Order: sequence, then structure tokens, then C-alpha cells
Amino acid sequence: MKVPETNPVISVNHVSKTFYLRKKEGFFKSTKIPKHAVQDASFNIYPGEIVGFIGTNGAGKSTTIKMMTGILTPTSGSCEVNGIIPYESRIENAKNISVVFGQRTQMNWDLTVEDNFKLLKEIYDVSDEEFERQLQLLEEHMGIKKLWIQQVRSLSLGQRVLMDIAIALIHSPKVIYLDEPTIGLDIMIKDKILKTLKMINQQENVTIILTTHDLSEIEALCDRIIIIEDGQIIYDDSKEAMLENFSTNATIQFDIDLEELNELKIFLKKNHLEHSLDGITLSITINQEEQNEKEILSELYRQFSINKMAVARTTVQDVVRSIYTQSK
Ligand SMILES: Nc1ncnc2c1ncn2[C@@H]1O[C@H](COP(=O)(O)OP(=O)(O)OP(=O)(O)O)[C@@H](O)[C@H]1O
Repeated sequence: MKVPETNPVISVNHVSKTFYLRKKEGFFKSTKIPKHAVQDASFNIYPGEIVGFIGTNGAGKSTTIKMMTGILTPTSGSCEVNGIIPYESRIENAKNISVVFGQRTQMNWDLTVEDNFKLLKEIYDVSDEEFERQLQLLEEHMGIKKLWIQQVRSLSLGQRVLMDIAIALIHSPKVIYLDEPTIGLDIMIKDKILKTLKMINQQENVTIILTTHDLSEIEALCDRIIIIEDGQIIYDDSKEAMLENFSTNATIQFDIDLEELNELKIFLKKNHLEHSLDGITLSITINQEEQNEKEILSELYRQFSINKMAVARTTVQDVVRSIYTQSK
């Protein structure tokens, strides 16, 4: 991965976090059992990056993010966000960051959206001009004003998450952490949220750290992917590099004229192409490292009558699944 020339906005250096669980032994005795939630994690995140921070359940994502946001103190190692050690200066750190949880709101349930925005403006000491500028931007991209006078408890889940993201931006944070922001949302609102995140990243250069189990979101939004498993960082690279390094196969599927089957079989054999036939639908696997996909496609089109062609390439989902499987 190409390292930018700027200083990192987040720097995580050999961070570990161990929790101790008490195991009762008889009435009066108990022993402490260590749980190594994060072990020696190191990475830098640069301004304006959109990073997918992923891993299977219990891998250590939330624990790492809690250390970066200052909620937890590492057992060893250190991290810095905007030059601040988050768990030592929580209030100062909070001025530069925002955290959005899909399952929880940071808004007051009994207040209207408007009152929540105004409350946060006061808490973060946002100037009137900056507040108006942000509201205008959020109105343009998220249409916040139509929900303005509604009580938070009356918002639908999708509207609530959208407003949570909008309010998280009101103090122009440099970094925004999103923990499963789209859980339980329909595809339309998911798209809107992803578009909004992309927009604030591009317009305001906000650094985004996204945790989600929905890998299609990671594919759609993130430039870089960090995978944590059993508390250890097992992968960290750009999305492009991930797809390039792991995409060895493309599957091409098309309908054939059965009268040409014998000639097709000769062609497939000659080109060492793995294939399977289901009715009139033929699937061919091309190893992109060894075979020239373009040449094979143009030869197929030239020599045979083929219909309804579709090419399936490796997705982030395929790659991550195989990384998870290999790490188990
Ligand atoms: N306060 C705690 N006390 C003891 N163990 C904990 C504590 N918090 C987390 N753990 C354990 O540490 C490990 C990492 O948990 P963490 O919540 O960071 O995982 P995660 O990757 O966010 O998982 P998920 O995707 O399920 O939310 C898990 O085994 C979890 O049970």
C-alpha cells in the first residue's frame, strides 16, 4: 500500500487490550482469566481515508475502536488521534471526532431533531456561521429539515440513523467512526447513507472508519481494508490491491447453441479452460494470471453464437471470506 506523505491522523502503535474475567472457585475464591481482546495491533490512518475495519464476531473491532475513541485504555501500546492520546484527553479528543452506532442514538429521545442539533451546537461550541453552513450542507444532501420538528422517538429507524449521522457532523469532526451504521436498514436508505458518507469524505476531507459485517458496503465505500481476527491485524491494504492480489479467477457464463457443443469442447480443451454445462448455459473459469481473458472472449465471440454473457469477477466478499477461512 502506498503510504501518503502527510502525517497520519490516527496512529495505533502495538496496542493490546486484555480483559480479566473472574472465575469463581468455591465460595470465597476466584481466579482471574485473561481475555486478550486485542494483541499488538499497529496501523496508521491518513487524513481523508475511508477505512473498512472488519473481522468476524468477537474479533476485537469494538475494543480497538473504543481505545481510539478514548473509552478504553490499552493494556500496553499507545494510540494517537489528531496528536491527542484519546484515553488521556477524552474531552479534547471528543471535539475532533464523532461516533455513530447503528443500534444506539446519541440524540435525546424526548427532544425534537432541531433541539438535539441546537443542544449539540452548544456542547461543541459551534459558531452560528459554522452551524448554518453545516445545516445547509446537511439539508442539501440529507434533507434534514423535513424531520426538523419531529421528536426523535417518532423517527423511523432509517430516519434516526440518517439524523444521527447528520448530527455527528455538526462540529466538523476530523474523524468519524461508524459502527454497523446500516444494520436493519432497507437498501434505499443504505444507499443514501453510503452516498452521504462519500460526500462528506470528499467535500470535508473527513476520515471515516467503518465497521460493518456487510461487505458490499465496504466494497462500495472504502479505499482501504483492515481485517482483525482473534485480536490481531491479519490484513491491511487498499481495496484495489486486495482485489488485484486475490483475483486470479473470473467466471464467464453464457448461453450456447447446442449444435456447436462439440466444437466448443475442442476449443475449451485446447485453451485448458475449466467449464461446466447446465442446460444451454456454459460456465468457464479463466485463470487471469495464466490466461488472457480478452483474447478468449474475442475468440469465443468470433467462432461461436453465444448469448446472454455475464462475467463474474472476484468481489471483496469473496476475498474476505477466503481470508477469514484461512485464518481459522
Ligand atoms: N468488557 C469486556 N470484558 C471481557 N471480555 C470482553 C469485554 N469486551 C469485549 N470482550 C471480549 O473481547 C473480544 C473482542 O470483543 P469485541 O467487542 O472487540 O469484538 P468485535 O469484533 O467488536 O465483535 P462483534 O462483531 O461481535 O461486535 C470478545 O471475545 C469479547 O467477548
